[in-house]
Amino acid sequence: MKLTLPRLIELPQTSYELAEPPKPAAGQKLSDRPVLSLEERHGTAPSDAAETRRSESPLREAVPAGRPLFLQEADGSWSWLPAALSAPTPDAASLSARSRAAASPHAAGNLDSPPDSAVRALALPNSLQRDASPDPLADLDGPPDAAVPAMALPASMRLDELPPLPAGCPWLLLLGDDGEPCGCVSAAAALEELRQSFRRLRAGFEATLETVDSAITVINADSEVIAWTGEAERMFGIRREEIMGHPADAFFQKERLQVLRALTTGEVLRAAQHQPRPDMHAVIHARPIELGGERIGAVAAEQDITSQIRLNQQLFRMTAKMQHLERKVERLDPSGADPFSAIRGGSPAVRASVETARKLASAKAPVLLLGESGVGKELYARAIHDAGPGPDAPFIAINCGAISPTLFESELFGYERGAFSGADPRGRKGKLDLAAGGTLLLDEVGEMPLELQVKLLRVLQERTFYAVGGTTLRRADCRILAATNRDLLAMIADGRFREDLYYRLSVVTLDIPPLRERTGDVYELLPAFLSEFALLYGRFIEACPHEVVQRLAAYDWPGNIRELRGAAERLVLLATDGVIRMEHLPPRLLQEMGREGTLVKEGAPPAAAPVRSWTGAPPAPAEAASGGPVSGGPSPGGSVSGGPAFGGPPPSGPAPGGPSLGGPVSGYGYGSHPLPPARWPDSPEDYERERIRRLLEAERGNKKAVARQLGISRATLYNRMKKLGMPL
Ligand SMILES: Nc1ncnc2c1ncn2[C@@H]1O[C@H](COP(=O)(O)OP(=O)(O)OP(=O)(O)O)[C@@H](O)[C@H]1O
Repeated sequence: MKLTLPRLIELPQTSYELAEPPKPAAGQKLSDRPVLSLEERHGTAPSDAAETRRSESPLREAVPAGRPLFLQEADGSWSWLPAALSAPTPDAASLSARSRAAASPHAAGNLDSPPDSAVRALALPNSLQRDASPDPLADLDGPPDAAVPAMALPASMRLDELPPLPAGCPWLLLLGDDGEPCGCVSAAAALEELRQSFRRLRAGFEATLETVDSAITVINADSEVIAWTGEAERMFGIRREEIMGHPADAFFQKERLQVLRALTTGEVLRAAQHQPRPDMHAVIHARPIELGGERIGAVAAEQDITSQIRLNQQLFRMTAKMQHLERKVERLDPSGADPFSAIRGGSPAVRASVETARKLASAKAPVLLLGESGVGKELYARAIHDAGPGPDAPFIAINCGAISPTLFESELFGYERGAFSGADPRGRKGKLDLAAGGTLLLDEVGEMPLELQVKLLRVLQERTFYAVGGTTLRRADCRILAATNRDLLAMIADGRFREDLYYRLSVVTLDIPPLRERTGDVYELLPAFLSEFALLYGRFIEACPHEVVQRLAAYDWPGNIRELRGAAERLVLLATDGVIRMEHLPPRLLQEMGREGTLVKEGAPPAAAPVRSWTGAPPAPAEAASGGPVSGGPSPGGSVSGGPAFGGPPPSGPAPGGPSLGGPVSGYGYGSHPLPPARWPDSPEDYERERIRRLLEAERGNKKAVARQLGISRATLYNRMKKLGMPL
């Protein structure tokens, strides 16, 4: 707010040019010096300049008593001659005595000898007396003895820019845009104006606080509450008169007071979610108040978002219901759904591979799916299967790398009763039998033992096989798809893979490109995965900042889409306040970023902002997720846990900036399975255990479905669960 200094008095009514004073002759006393020439510039001239020159006190006569008199030096500086005011009926003798006593040529009070160097004198009009300010000299301890440096300020100066006034100068000279004096104001009047401005400002401030629909708390440097709005009264049930002027921590738990944290650490918190009371959800912002580099207080603003959260919960339930129904409808009428819709990515490479896969769906020929780990080979295989045989046809996947060579044959071909010791006495069907009428996917086919490769070749050629220990020839009535991330031709050259099997399997090959060759797909895959996990964990993800998306798009993705999916899951789990932050990214991404700095890949949309380089260590999961919902209710000693920015997750880094990934990740309010941050694991094993546990819960114990979600085989899932000490 710009508050212009008031021009209480317009200048100049009378202005005088002071002639160069003649030097006193030798032996001449100061008081005997010839008087100065006074030349009128404005207003009425002294009646007779020559007479004035001869008069004993021309300046005093020319300048009516009681007016402030400003003198300007040759260097442009101003001083104020208080004696012009001080002695309406001056005692010439005493003035002279004082002036003689004063060493300065500016000896004040001596109107007989104005300063030698002054080039201009400005006298203020009598109307000055109407100024409500008191007599400017009244506050001085007796008449001053010297001209006082006067403050000359631009008339347009803001009141809050007012510099400290020189001691003993109760007047401020105001200068217009041209640098010429245009008025003056007494210090007392300026103070009054400041007081009024402050009152106006405070009225505006209080009205603003009440207009904003938030519970606002302001504390001073001593952590005393200096502002407490009506909404704060409503949210926390504490009346203004009870809390104002008291330390905030007398009412709330100190360690949960975000406003106090902002004061002590200078942290800025933006849009963090928390629960000030068990029945209430709020979004909180907090920041320190700084003045001249000093922290003088802090402010917190909280908004009650309980109704939005409730709506989100409803939306979440409806979405879950809708998805459930969609799946049911798809099962009843599979013709309606596109089996390839699960394969996301608009890059030409993905579109081309999907088109090829579509063409292959109707035939029964083997297909060899090639691509790095996690590119989606199994997803493609499933889509090819779904687009082929009927809805009830089985899809059986076997991970050739995860089964020990001794068990492999019985896994693939099954075994007859009593085939070997330790076997199920009733015998067991192999994967080829289980896949009858459907599809068998031989995942990681490059890992298949050589001796089994011969047997598989026979199956492919003759479509028949024997179960282990069996004598009856069985029909292999399934489509065989194979997938590998190995270079099979190199393996053939090394004698580790049979050439004849290779040519049998690769009647058609489908190359699936790695994610780093189609980074544009990250922009499509990421929101889809964030949505999926937000729904799974019942989290509301407000936004994914652009810099996070950019970092993800710039990463090399050795683990491809499986790794991206895992990163998205981590982001959802760590963004306890609904905001994804840079430090929520997996450490390897941050480390690589530290090494590489900014990196934007081909295929990524143009960046709105450069990726910030990161050198700090990422927080431990436990650290990043501490805080969270606040338990309400009074605490011992009458304080309440959960207050203005009271609690809520501590900010784990600077607020994200820049555009977000299309705003809220749709419809995932607090769902029925919120992950309490307190239970956030602090080791990778705990994390994996918790992840599997949650998926099992979501899939009602269906391990096949969980394995699919994790992108691993059921056998691998069992292995992992066993290693993690989980009940099987
Ligand atoms: N284009 C895609 N769109 C959506 N999800 C995908 C896509 N590609 C892969 N995924 C997901 O990534 C994960 C890994 O995919 P998948 O298991 O099919 O990869 P893979 O190539 O078979 O891996 P591996 O070689 O390790 O067996 C799965 O969760 C899968 O759903």
